[in-house]
Amino acid sequence: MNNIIEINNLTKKYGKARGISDLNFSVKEGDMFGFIGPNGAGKSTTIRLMLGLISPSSGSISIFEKDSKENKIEILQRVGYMPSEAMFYPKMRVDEIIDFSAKLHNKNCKNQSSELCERLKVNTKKKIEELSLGNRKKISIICAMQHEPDLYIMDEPTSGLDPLMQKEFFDLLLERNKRGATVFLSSHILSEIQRYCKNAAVVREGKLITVDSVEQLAKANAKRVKIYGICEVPKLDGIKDIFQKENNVEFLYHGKIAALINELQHLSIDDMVIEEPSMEEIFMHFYEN
Ligand SMILES: Nc1ncnc2c1ncn2[C@@H]1O[C@H](COP(=O)(O)OP(=O)(O)OP(=O)(O)O)[C@@H](O)[C@H]1O
Repeated sequence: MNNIIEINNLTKKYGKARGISDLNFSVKEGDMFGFIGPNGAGKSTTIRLMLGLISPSSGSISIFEKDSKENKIEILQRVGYMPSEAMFYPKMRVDEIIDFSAKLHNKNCKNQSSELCERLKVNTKKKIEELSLGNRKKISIICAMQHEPDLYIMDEPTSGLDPLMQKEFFDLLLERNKRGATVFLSSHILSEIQRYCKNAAVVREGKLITVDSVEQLAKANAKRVKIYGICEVPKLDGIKDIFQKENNVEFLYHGKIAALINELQHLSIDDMVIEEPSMEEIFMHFYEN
């Protein structure tokens, strides 16, 4: 598979302030790729650089195997971008915005836009200023999808959408991914990255922390352990996020299970459950430092 996105030694400084620093990663054709990081990590900066909205201080990006600076217009015709803020001209009607966006792609998108409006339950005759945040986000989705791009770049797409619409949004994205499109999804919501993405990169304070398959990232050798019959915590390294109750104790454990069992054999436990933690827990406790 070709690399649809390739980011090489990418650095962006805002004056003296840090944007991102020396990022390197790539996204393969047909991937659903998650881009994860806390506030201010550099996710939107990376996306704006990919789209040529801002210029890098150093480094390069290639999209569809073409330099993103030299082939910006050609690249943007094949990209569907959904920004994190759903901002439009407030006095325009929804159908006018959707037509305007289609014209920017020089494409007749009528069939696609009608289907999207129906599935996302959008009233096209309303003015933007009359819409809630969630309804404005739906317009962003339509503008990013109606021209059936080869690459979807979505920046915090589901914030503001209700659960039914989130599901509809991911159904749409998965359908297009199945037809061959590549998806780059920036999100704080780790459960949606875990559920829908194949691979992911983690950024923090402008730097790349790790890139791996979501399956591998979610493993991280950590387990959620619940022990019944005792309330003391085993004396072992790698134990975090402890909840103690009268007759049971629960924690995240990052280490060898044999070492845990060895430690527990001296205690009079009634029962024990060892399960996979959610990605949310792993990131909270193991990637934060
Ligand atoms: N226009 C700007 N001028 C100066 N600094 C900026 C500018 N835009 C972003 N930054 C800084 O660059 C860093 C990365 O910001 P960015 O918006 O890319 O993060 P993010 O991961 O998208 O965060 P969030 O999840 O909160 O949207 C932050 O330290 C931010 O303060």
